[in-house]
Amino acid sequence: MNEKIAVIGAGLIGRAWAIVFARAGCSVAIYDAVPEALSACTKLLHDNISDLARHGLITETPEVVLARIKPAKTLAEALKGAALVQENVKETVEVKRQIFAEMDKLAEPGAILTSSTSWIPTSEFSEHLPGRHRILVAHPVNPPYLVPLVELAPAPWTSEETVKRAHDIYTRAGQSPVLLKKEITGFLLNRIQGAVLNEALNLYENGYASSEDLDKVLKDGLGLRWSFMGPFETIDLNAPEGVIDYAKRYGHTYRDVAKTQLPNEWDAATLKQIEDERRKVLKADQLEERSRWRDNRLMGLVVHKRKQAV
Ligand SMILES: NC(=O)C1=CN([C@@H]2O[C@H](COP(=O)(O)OP(=O)(O)OC[C@H]3O[C@@H](n4cnc5c(N)ncnc54)[C@H](O)[C@@H]3O)[C@@H](O)[C@H]2O)C=CC1
Ligand SMILES: O=C(O)[C@@H](O)C(=O)[C@H](O)[C@@H](O)CO
Repeated sequence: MNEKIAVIGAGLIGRAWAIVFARAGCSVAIYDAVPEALSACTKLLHDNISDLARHGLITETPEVVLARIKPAKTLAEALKGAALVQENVKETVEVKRQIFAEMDKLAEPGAILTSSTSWIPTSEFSEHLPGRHRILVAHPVNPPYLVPLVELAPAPWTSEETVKRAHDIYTRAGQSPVLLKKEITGFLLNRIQGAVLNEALNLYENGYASSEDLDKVLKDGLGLRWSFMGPFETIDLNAPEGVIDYAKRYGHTYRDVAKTQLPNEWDAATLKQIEDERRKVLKADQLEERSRWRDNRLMGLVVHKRKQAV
């Protein structure tokens, strides 16, 4: 790839996006409103890129990939010449509206402007902008240089050409784009992730299992299958004659159980209990080290999946 990409916001996800695009050959300009965030970037980027190299997940040296990522002193400098702008700033609609208004004024006329937002529909921050046709959500999963899914969630006024070009750029950058056909808060992944979290909190709060065992249900159960199959392929293979057979056998039970699966309030006391249990197994100052452990485990999984795909 030879496009220039602008990454706005050099936090956890912005840095990860910079790796995705630099690894694909793009020149990347990264900007952050907080200079310290930008200066902290290089070391963090080098660590992540070196881990990828150690697992054979980049074909060039870390130095070559890192050299493509250049800090920008101003937003305008980052946006100059960029074909696509990936926004990764604070998750509030007010900040998204403000940054997209600024970027729409400063970005190249033909540039696509995308947001990494986890929940906020495009129409909530693009409606009144002159360039609203070129704006859409491109929601990643953390870390996008390992988990390739990116959810493209256009507003009704995002042009088809923008969506097509965005889909092409993310695909060529090694990502796996999915397209939302209409807007919904939280898109696909976080709504599904939320449903799982909601039920896990309910079961924990009502004393059915420990937080450790509920984690095991995913990591030693559903998560194993879901690492290479989605929910519909899973049920298609869980009954001798496929999906309809599965539905005949278990659909009525899922419907009855669903009536007992109530929204969880994310009660502070419950969350404090879970946090305390987590701190017993992982000290707060070990979160960053454990995140690198997670990424290294993910790298091993990605390498394995690539070998399986061959
Ligand atoms: N953390 C995660 O796992 C994921 C986060 N996201 C989304 O990505 C976005 C960023 O999240 P994180 O990277 O986790 O946050 P973060 O807090 O690590 O980074 C945000 C960065 O944006 C900078 N910033 C804030 N306002 C700015 C402005 N006006 N101009 C330039 N820089 C500005 C901050 O200084 C900070 O460095 C959010 O919308 C979040 O919902 C999406 C997927 C996963
Ligand atoms: O889980 C992820 O990586 C993404 O779905 C995210 O958007 C955030 O981490 C999300 O869970 C927080 O809302």
